Amino acid sequence: MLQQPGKARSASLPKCLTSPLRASVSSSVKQLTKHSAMTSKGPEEEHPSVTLFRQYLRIRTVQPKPDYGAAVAFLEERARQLGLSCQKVEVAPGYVVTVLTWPGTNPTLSSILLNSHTDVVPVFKEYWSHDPFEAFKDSEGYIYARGAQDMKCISIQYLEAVRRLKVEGHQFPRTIHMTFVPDEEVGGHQGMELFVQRPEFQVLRAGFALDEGLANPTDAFTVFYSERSPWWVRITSTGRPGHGSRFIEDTAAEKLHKVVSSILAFREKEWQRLQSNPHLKEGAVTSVNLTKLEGGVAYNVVPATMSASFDFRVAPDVDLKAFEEQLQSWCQAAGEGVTFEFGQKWTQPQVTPTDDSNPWWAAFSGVCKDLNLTLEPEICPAATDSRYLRAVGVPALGFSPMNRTPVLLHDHDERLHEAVFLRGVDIYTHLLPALASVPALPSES
Ligand code: MET
Ligand SMILES: [Zn+2]
Ligand SMILES: [Zn+2]
Repeated sequence: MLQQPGKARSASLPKCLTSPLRASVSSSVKQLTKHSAMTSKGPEEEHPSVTLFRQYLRIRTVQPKPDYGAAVAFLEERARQLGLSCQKVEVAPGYVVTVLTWPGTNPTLSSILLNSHTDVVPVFKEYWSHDPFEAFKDSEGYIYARGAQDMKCISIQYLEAVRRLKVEGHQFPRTIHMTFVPDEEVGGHQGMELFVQRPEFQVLRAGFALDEGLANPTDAFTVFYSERSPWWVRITSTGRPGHGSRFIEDTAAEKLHKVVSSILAFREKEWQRLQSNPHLKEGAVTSVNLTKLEGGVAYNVVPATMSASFDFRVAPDVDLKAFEEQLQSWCQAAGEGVTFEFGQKWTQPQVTPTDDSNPWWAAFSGVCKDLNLTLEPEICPAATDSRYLRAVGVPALGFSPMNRTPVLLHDHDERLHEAVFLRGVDIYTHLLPALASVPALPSES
């Protein structure tokens, strides 16, 4: 039995949604009702884009052993359905970058690159209200799944926006490439980092890229124009071993404690700087967390070696040479035999201009203005594959069109409301025509 158009659906919308959003969902419900009546297929009432999103969420591309094969097969099928070419670039054994291409009418112009990563971070299943790989949708319309925000939503939103624009018969001057990359969640070393160095990437002639951002709990949308540099630092301290009952001097633990204290004091200073200045956003200061402590063999044996690992996220305006010297001096001040090594060290932070001197920004922000979306341009506190794109000269913006949504990426019960997801498809449906129609840049004429 079909329900009356819009009735049950709008009753289940979250109260926080604005009326335009309610109106847009209610209109998609009307289309849906028509669709269901015509085909009698699929879960009744669900928008087909939501169904596709939930299918993609069920693919277990979870670190540390993602099922990339299933994701690539899913994307190849999307390419077939959309009539797009699909190129698979194996950047390392088993690590495939999938590129779906919608050619533009003017091949002399650079292209638009819509990037998303296919992997997701692990879960603590016992803390979830629903199986994180079932893509359960509750009665209010919230879809629970790992990747619901980070960032399988974006992959499907790109695909669905392109589908809608193609169905409507549009063509744009610039080519649109959708890249689906592996390995982002563990640093992108077997993904985007290698891909940008490949001839297949050069051939794409990317002029501008969109990549992931973060949800925003307010009415506004966050957009990232730069990001902090991840520096993963492991400090190793060596010292005198011996019996656990004795007052041994110069132990590994004592020296490690000193370094840990120096670094946590620095953390406190940055935290206070952020707290005391309302104009500073999180991405503008340097953060650090102690994420691992290793060492020791027994209660009564003083170990000769201990180590502490830190996840630093260095603000883009920091002098990186001076910062490394600071690390060095904290280690030296702790005593002999304290060294550090990097697990990750990004040294090429770049900023994508957010003024009208940048025609990409003008097109992007112009559409948001037309749609009445409030943008909050910020520096991304975390790292994304945008850093590899910006470093090879491709201006990039980090944008996940999720407002009125708590930031739940990497968290338990990661979820997204279907209405917010569908609104995101709408937003890309407006953004893509503008970006793919940016007139020839001075460098392109
Ligand atoms: C630093 S590697 C990137 C992994 C993840 N995106 C993060 O920011 O932690
Ligand atoms: Zn991500
Ligand atoms: Zn992530």
